[in-house]
Amino acid sequence: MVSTHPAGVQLSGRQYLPQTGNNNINISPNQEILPLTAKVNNQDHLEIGGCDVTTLVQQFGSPLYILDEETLRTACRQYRESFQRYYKGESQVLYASKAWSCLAVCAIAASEGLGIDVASGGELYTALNAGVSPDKIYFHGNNKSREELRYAIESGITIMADNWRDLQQSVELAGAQQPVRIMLRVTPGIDCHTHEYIRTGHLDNKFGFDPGDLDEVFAFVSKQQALNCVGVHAHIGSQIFERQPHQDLAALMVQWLTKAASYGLNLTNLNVGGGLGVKYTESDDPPSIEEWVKPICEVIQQACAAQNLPLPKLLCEPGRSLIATACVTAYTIGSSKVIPGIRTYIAVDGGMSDNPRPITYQSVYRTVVANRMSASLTQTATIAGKHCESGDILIKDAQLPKTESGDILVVMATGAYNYSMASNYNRLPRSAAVVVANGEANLILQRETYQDLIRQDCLPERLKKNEG
Ligand SMILES: Cc1ncc(COP(=O)(O)O)c(C=O)c1O
Ligand SMILES: N[C@@H](CCCC[NH3+])C(=O)O
Repeated sequence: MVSTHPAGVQLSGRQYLPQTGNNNINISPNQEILPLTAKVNNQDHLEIGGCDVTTLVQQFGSPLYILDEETLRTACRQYRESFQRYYKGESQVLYASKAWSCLAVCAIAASEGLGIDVASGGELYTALNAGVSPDKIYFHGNNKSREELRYAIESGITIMADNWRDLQQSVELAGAQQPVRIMLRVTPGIDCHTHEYIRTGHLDNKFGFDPGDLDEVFAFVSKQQALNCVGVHAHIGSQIFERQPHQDLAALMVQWLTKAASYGLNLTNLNVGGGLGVKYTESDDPPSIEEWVKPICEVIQQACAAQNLPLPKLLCEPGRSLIATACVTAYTIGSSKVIPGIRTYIAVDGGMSDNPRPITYQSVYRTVVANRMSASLTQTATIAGKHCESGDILIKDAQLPKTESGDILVVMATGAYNYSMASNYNRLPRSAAVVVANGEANLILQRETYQDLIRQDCLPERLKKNEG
């Protein structure tokens, strides 16, 4: 049976069904819970990128992150093409690699023309090893170590100066020949509606310069031969559905360019950060990528015209909206526990170690049982992980068909801040990941082994005889 239901529809009493047959390319991937290539095949199994999810689990093990290349590439292209369509100046989209940093993901983003935003020496190392050109890498962080800064400067990437210490250390570490290319991160004092842990635009925040410091910062930077300050940056938070805060931000940032000019600084780059939200559940209604990009471009063009400024190179750095819905996590169902009149728990073979978002931000996810896609929903059950922690719950009160041990349960929209925030809690080996496209699946992250888990352990000689 092949499903013919339109995208995003969950018919009452049925599992969430992927769309088939539409022209997926026009759908903004952040507005779909499943990857764009998701289908139900003639075995009634979920298929992604032309690969049967249950077969992938047999082949690569469980739990398994399954990344759909076409969805990721489509999102990259929609960002890039929207800027080309609506912005008359130059533009550059950066992938915020904190969402999922690994060689394959950086390589895909780079092959679509994106640059990379890195937030640590480790993310920088990953981007460089993926072959990303240093002139397209931007280094963030509110507490960069001296070693990280030296590595970044020697690699020739752009430093996003977050504070005075970054500026001072960049001056100290600058080589004799070339000034360090920097941009200034400023906290704009713009609030938005999202979880308090992932808001960054309000003033009481650990990131960036206070706007009240700008005169002093511009005065300092304009006198430093060792620094080549090319622009300003701001990021107001993540998983944002409103468009107004980013438009307010864009207008405000143009004023910063005008202020910089009064210090003789010709800032030619303006980076509005990331933050566009994605659809995790049916009630989530984020704007499309194009709907997010267009008004930002318009506001900047109008503000620059009004202030008689040349158009800056416009940058943005989305993470979640590029990759969240391109990936699902497939788990295998194990035990279950029925507490009559209270709750049924169904346990899977992963949990808070591969997806810490529910326990950290109370994030809500949707699920399907991948090996019986057309079955009717007959039970409400809570999907628990396997960790020694009562809060290790992936989904509370999920609607499911009848399930049994061995069924493949897929949690959707797990591409952003899942693998990148994964841990080895309870010494669970980190899960494998595959990228799928046109019926082919390739490993992009190997499953960790028990040997990997003790690789960095040291057992001092005097502790080796541990009999009492
Ligand atoms: C500085 C910076 N840029 C970009 C991002 C990416 O944000 P998002 O994944 O919401 O697009 C983040 C994360 O919130 C960030 O802190
Ligand atoms: N880790 C957060 C997003 C943080 C964004 C980085 N500044 C999440 O999972 O939603």
